[in-house]
Amino acid sequence: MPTFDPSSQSSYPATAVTHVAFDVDVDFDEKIISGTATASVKVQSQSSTLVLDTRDLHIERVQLDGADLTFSIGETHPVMGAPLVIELDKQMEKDSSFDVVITYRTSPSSSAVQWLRPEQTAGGKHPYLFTQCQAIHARSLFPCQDTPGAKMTYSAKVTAPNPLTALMSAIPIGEPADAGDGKSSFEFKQDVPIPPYLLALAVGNVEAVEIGPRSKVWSEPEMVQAGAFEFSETEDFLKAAEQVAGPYVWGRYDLLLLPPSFPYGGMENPCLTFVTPTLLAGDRSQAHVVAHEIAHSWSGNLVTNKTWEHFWLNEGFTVFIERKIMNKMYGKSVFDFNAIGGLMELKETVARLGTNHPHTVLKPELAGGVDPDDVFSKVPYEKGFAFLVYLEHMTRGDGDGPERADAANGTPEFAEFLIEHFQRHQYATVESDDFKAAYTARFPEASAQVDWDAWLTKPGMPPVDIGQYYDGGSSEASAELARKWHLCDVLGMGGEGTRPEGASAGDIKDFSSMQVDHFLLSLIEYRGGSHALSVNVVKSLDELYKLSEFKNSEIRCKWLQLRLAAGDAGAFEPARDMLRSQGRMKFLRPLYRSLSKSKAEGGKKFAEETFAGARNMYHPIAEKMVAADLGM
Ligand SMILES: CC/C=C\C/C=C\C[C@@H](O)/C=C/C=C/C=C\[C@@H](O)CCCC(=O)O
Ligand SMILES: [Zn+2]
Repeated sequence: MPTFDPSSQSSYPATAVTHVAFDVDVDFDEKIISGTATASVKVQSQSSTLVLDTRDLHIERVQLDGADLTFSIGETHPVMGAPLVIELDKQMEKDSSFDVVITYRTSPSSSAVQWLRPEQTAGGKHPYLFTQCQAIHARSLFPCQDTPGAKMTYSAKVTAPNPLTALMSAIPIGEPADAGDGKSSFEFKQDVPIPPYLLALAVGNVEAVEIGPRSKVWSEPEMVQAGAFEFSETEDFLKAAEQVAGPYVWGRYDLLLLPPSFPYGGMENPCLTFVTPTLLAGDRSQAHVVAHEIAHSWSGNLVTNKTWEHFWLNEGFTVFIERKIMNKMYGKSVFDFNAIGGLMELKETVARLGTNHPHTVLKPELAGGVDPDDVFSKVPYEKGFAFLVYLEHMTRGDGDGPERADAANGTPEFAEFLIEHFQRHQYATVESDDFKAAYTARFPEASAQVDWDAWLTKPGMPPVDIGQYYDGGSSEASAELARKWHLCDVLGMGGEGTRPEGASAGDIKDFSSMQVDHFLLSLIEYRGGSHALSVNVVKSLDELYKLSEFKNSEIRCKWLQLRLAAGDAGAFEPARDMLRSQGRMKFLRPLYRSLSKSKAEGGKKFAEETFAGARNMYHPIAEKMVAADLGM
């Protein structure tokens, strides 16, 4: 049966779940979450069934007004899971509403939940759990209409073993209460309607430090002060974001600094952003990730992509707002530096996938049960960002000439249009045609010059050379140094100690960690042209710049990729160290790929052995994606 969303089998929008009240218990021994979810349903067209998405859930009973309802679990789809079909006891009329109480429990294999043993946490004494529901994993946490359009408010009572604390993507209500049997209960409410993928839960031995009038950092005691330092700019980011996008509607903006297995840099769970400890660079150089997650408070959380095919409206807008925040905080040079780096990452992604790969299309097709996790890449982020930069530039009214480009500060007209976009679609969803129609109505001359079809539906790099709109000044030093090393390498000035004329440790003495990162990204870009650095050049780079001593995760990952591509077998063990010490896919996947394809003998076997030993440390999503990359 055709559904509203190719990634959901639910009965939305005919019957729409508008609120869920949870009363659940967390059992670390059994690795299950069990209890009731009371779903308030609005009938939007006459119906006699309510269909919810599930995956690996055990449904015990479904009640309406205290009476049991008949229900069945449909055939399990390998990606979408199994539909829970609830037979309502009568034909429900349009505009009527009802509540159903669903008694259920999750499975230890729930793809949304990672259960951590004490040894996988910083403190090493208590278990920990956290959830990751984006894109379609909420259905393994609770029966739901797991599509971004099915926005719902929620309340929750969560019972967990002492001395652990439960946190959710919501506002905590009151203080923890004794629940007996060595457990406490925690209550929450989320009064802003959210898509199911933004429901989040974490339970662990955590404490909090205030970092602003509406923000605190939660973490295990061992990391909480480091988190407070690293994310101390949060309130400034929030204020800058409100200037760019409009009022912040969520009340709190707290951060939860998770154990290292968290599979992403950050996840924009409302009221409580989840972040990885790989952001703890000690110099706030990764704080743009927090700016990104804050930006999601508007793009993605207030206004949500209607289906995952329009994910660029979440992520492209979020990167755009993130970089506008950085411009307000640090100026045009930082905007342009980050934009240039993002364009290089897009080039690297397109080169890796292939310029005609369907996953390089900004608005890909997910029909037929394609798993959104399989389509995830930098494309919706950086091609989406580039598109918005271009669309803003075109509002200058002088065609697309770069001579008057100022992507960082843009135009007042587009800035106003951006705020209007969030007001127009707030608490609801948006799809690409909606956005195109609004832009065309507001900027008809500009829109007439935009090749919308090429941008939205064609694979490969953007149809416009967007790099010409950025000022490369701030990245010139690191780009020029990379060019020198690349030319030295490709011009065959090989032999022991290969290095450019006059190269010295002083070359990067004054570089920020972002510039060192950009230097390595530039060398990778050269490598992307099917040229790996020679192992002699790699050894010279390390001798002069001590690159293997950097602790910054972005630098470590890129430097290991370059060493592995050069066939430096000495990189195997450091790569294994990084693969065993964190579970962020941004680092796992390229490192496992680089190991597996290394010129050095035995890379594939080393990668497979490392993964075999580390896979149970990773979140289920990360484990699945790396296993697919390695063909295991
Ligand atoms: C065009 C792609 C269509 C659908 C993809 C939708 C969701 C993909 C799913 O895998 C969830 C992704 C969640 C990402 C969360 C945070 C990222 O912004 C982090 C980016 C990488 C990093 O910094 O670790
Ligand atoms: Zn994002």
